[in-house]
Amino acid sequence: MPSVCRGNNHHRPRILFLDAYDSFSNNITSLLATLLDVDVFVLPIDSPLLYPTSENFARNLREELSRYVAVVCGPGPGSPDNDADVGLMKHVWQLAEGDLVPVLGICLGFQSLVASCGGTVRRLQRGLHGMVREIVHREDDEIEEDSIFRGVKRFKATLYHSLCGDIGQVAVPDTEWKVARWRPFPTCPDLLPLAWVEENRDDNRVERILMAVKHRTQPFWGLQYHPESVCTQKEGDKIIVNWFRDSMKWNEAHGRVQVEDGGEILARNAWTPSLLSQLPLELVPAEQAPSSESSWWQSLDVDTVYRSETVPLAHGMQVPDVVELLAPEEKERIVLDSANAAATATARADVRGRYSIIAMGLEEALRVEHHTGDDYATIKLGRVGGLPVNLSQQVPIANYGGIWGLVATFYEARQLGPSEPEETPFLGGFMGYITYEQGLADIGITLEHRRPHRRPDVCLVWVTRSLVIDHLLGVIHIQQLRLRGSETDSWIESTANRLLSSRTFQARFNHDSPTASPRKDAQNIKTRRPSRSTSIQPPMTKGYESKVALCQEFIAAGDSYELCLTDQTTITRPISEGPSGGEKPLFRKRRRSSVPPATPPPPSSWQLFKTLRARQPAPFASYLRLGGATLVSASPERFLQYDRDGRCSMRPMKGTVRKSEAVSTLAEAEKILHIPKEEAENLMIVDLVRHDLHGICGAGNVSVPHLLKVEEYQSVFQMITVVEGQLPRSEDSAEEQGAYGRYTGLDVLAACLPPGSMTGAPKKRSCEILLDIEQKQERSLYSGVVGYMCATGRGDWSVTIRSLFRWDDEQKKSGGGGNGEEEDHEVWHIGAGGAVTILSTPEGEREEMFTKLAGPLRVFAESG
Ligand SMILES: C=C(O[C@@H]1C=C(C(=O)O)C=C[C@H]1O)C(=O)O
Ligand SMILES: NC(=O)CC[C@H](N)C(=O)O
Repeated sequence: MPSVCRGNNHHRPRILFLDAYDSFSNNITSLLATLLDVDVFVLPIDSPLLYPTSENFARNLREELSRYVAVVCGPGPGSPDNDADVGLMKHVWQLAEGDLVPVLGICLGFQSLVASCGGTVRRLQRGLHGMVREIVHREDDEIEEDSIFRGVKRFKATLYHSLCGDIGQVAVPDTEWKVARWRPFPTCPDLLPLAWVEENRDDNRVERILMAVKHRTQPFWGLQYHPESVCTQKEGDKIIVNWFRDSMKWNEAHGRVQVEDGGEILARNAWTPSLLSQLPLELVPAEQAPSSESSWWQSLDVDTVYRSETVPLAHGMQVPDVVELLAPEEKERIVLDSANAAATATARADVRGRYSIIAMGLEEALRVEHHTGDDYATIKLGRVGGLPVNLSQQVPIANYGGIWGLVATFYEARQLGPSEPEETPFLGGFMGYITYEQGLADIGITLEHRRPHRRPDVCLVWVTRSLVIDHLLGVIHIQQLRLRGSETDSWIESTANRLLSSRTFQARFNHDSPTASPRKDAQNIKTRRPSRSTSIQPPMTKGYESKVALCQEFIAAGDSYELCLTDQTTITRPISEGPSGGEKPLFRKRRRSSVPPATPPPPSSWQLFKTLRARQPAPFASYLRLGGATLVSASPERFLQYDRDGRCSMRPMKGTVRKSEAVSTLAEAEKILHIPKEEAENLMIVDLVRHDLHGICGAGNVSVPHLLKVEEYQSVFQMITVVEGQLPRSEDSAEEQGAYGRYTGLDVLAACLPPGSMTGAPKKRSCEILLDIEQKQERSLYSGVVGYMCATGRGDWSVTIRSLFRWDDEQKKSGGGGNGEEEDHEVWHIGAGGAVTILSTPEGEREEMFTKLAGPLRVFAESG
């Protein structure tokens, strides 16, 4: 291990990381912290605390830098030719002789160094993103003793770049290349080249790509490849260790010490503090809040106990049967459905859902809603004891550090102790949805346009009555969180009785009737033509292809490495159910009206759901009617799962192939998906997800147990990777964070939205680009997440894809059912898309988008 900073034994060495808003930054800070045993601090390249045009900038920069042993300039979108893309980095290379500090530039940081030393930065013949290449460095006896590549064997590393450093390498004739490549080039005499990748191009020529340099007189080094990628071989770690040793030697030789005068450090700690630690202390927990702070909701559902009864699940009884039996006319519903749990569903899908969760009594449940852009959230309660109360309170979120601080506080006051049973993943707690637009706000993108609606972007209900179906054991847990010491009611018993005495149950439990399975249901689906007044507007083929090409231009310019482009199909059809649900009463009312409708109402959303789950049984299917939204989802993708001990697991999916005669087996799909283009697409998101997790879990606490695995689903094969992280335990964080520094799954949820598999990398710049290319159309529920967080700390969230949704407040007038009158129509949306990389073809992407669209779209024709 390198020695600690000279001159002061009390403090560990600090490294300053200049962050250019990359989606891999936290992987680098983790690598530095674990390899070098240093503390890493992060300053954004455009930090308002250190702004180049501000007074005393030079002095402030000098002072800030004096507090570190070294600086790392990170990767990022854009180009060093654009000052805004590199911000502070540029000033580090220009420091006066006496102020110099050792610096390592990585990717964009490396390119910035090359540009500052007389080299140019230009486009590669074709960008290399998520491509793993052998890094060729000097291995002969001539290697300088102080080269950071000393003692390093050949290794492979991941590349993420569209641009490259040009120091004049193109002009060197092939005959001289072998020797010339290790010497400074006349056009850029200050830089010593240390490593190269020679890339074979389509024209049979080799492109010489500069991979590492050292400044000949100043303590500056640079790497073009990504040392932190999960696919960069460990051998490469030696380079980072060598760099740090050389930096410390340089500091020593130049009498440079890390200043420890107690002055303020402008950069922040590399790891995000917990949501709870950022709250004013009087806000947590509820019972300690001064009475002036408390309002009606703060004491509700606090201090509850868990009660449950378990009954057998009738043979062949499906999730929709249970809902129809127990909650036939509820206005709102939340059903998280492991639709592929049946053994007859896709046999080899690795994520075979085990549990389905149904929220009960939503009308009486407390909820938190937030419309992105508002400075408050609304806490609501509709009914108590069967009577309407319609309580609603706007709570300013600034007091809580934002919406997630409020949600975390709400949660903290209602969590259940560790002694509660573990046999179900959910005893009660939050269930609901979060939109893509909330995710954008979470990464600092504010929607500039005025939003034409007031819909909730965060809609979380505190569910105290629920059913959990365990498909493996064939049982239903009927569960309730009750106030401690309150009189018991008979809800559990009456629910159990209704289940046990239902005719379906009696028949099916005795095996009298044939068993139903999603496959069988699927065979029974009748196709009927959607009514004439249903109109479908899919994306324009050519328009989509040109958007793919536009994405590729941004990628070629270095602004993104991968963009998950999407588009929406709208389906307008006569209203199928009332604004607050309840299709049956609506149907009756219509029949009684004086003008009989020419056609019966189209299939209800519930019917659409039943058709979709039968057609496409997915591990994360869901049906929600909540907060004015109706969502019907057949999502195969887990976003984030966490357990009570803070173990988090994410499952980014990238790489999709449609099942067909030509590709019907896993082996055939593997052949198609294990190619550089598809693997790179997945790898980029894997490194992004590692970054998101590292930000909360901290250095060294993220791993990748399964990389690039192909899985089979009903109509597609998907490539997935599993990324795991461990939240800091309370004991570890208590010292720094104070008594309420507890991390929960909410910390990870808030830090990882929107799902990286739906954005591309780097996340922030990619989302900004996509907002423009998708013409500011809100993705809304699509690309958001749906799931739960149990009061014991467990949670599971899926990415909302392969789904359809509509909002009650969106209606269109349209030609009616034949009597010439205008009729109100409801508007459904289906989002679909895929990741665009430099290797995509517009036709291929268009086809992938239509493949993903086809499943959800078909239900409009098939729900009889
Ligand atoms: C964009 C969608 O899916 C996303 C994109 C995928 C891909 O590019 O292969 C795979 C799964 C999802 O993360 C969609 O279903 O609409
Ligand atoms: N990963 C990076 O830092 C990329 C740098 C630059 N934007 C490029 O694409 O070449």
